Amino acid sequence: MSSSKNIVIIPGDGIGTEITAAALQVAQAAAAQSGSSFTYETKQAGGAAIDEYGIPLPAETIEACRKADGVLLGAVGGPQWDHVAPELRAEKAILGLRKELGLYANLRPIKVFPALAGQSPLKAEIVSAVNILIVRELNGGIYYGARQEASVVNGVEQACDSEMYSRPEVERIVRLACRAAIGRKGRVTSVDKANVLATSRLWRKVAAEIAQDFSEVELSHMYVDNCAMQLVLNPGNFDVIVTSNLFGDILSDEAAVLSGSIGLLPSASLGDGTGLYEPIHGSAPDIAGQGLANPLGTILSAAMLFRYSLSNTQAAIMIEQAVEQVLNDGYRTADIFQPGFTKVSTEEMGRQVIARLR
Ligand SMILES: NC(=O)C1=CN([C@@H]2O[C@H](COP(=O)(O)OP(=O)(O)OC[C@H]3O[C@@H](n4cnc5c(N)ncnc54)[C@H](O)[C@@H]3O)[C@@H](O)[C@H]2O)C=CC1
Ligand SMILES: CC(C)CC(=O)C(=O)O
Ligand SMILES: [Mg+2]
Repeated sequence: MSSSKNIVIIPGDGIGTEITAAALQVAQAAAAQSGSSFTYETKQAGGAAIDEYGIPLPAETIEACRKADGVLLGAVGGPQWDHVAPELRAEKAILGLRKELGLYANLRPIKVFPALAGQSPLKAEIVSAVNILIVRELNGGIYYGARQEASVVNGVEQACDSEMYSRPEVERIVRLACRAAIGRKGRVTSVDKANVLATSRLWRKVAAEIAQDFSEVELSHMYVDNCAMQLVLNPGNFDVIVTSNLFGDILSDEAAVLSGSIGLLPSASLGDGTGLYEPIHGSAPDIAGQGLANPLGTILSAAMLFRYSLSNTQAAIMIEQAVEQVLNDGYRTADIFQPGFTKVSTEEMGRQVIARLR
């Protein structure tokens, strides 16, 4: 990474401030140790932006993200902003940024750290085989479809959300998933609900067509309800999962259980411009401000930022190895703590990772 790289940090709400602070320090240390540096600016989005600007996604945040080499985001949202109008909700910030930056692919790698395999609710031999990449479509589907807020029609209160997918949207995400499978096990599971949904039937047809361009990739199709079960029954059977915005959101939170905590999982959102990196979880208002949050998912998101947006694979590997070492050495935040291990705060976990960067 050259010294001219600039990133935007968006702490967001709840635990966002704590986890991005820890991840930023790790990123700065990893950059320095790999002989580089970066500049950064902090911008607001979500509830924090509602408080300061009256809107969840200020234009200056979007502009700064567009110009940056990468964005590291904590999480947005929380009960203190639940009273605002639906179009002003804090969550609109993340949906808006994904759209504004054209981030159509959300990569969510699910792995199990050897040090935590024994702690999983599933048998260690089952979770040890887990190495899944969830490729979630991020710019379409029901999160962006036409919406009718609740209103009374013919005396009955009703609301409506709609899902739409176009051929090009499915083509680009399936193509990306197939490319990602090359160099892995070469297997792509396309997850849909084609027995019911028209969008899924289009998805399945297009996925089958695109996969024909990839002779080294084996494509299979699975209904989302079965996938939810297979993820806990035979998670080692999956390699790459490609699916819609909604299904990918839900399945990745479920898959987080395999790794031991949702606080461990990173993500990269990629498109044609600036990449955005964030843990897969939300703002966890229930534990905010207490030093209880696990920062490792955000720290590993910073590793993905180095790899995909800052061309610094050395720093990425350094961070990933340090995280593994910290867990091997027995350090645990509250969410993954068990008797016999060393309990640490969010901040201390970050320091322990920095101490192992080499
Ligand atoms: N990308 C984003 O900005 C996202 C924002 N949200 C928003 O976050 C808020 C809270 O949503 P929830 O449904 O509670 O989901 P959540 O992911 O924030 O929390 C779910 C559970 O996981 C725990 N958890 C989450 N991250 C953790 C971490 N790093 N360390 C330890 N424990 C952790 C929480 O304490 C909670 O018990 C809502 O406003 C929601 O809309 C939710 C998901 C994504
Ligand atoms: C807050 C939502 C808009 C998104 C979400 O839950 C996610 O991206 O994981
Ligand atoms: Mg989610």
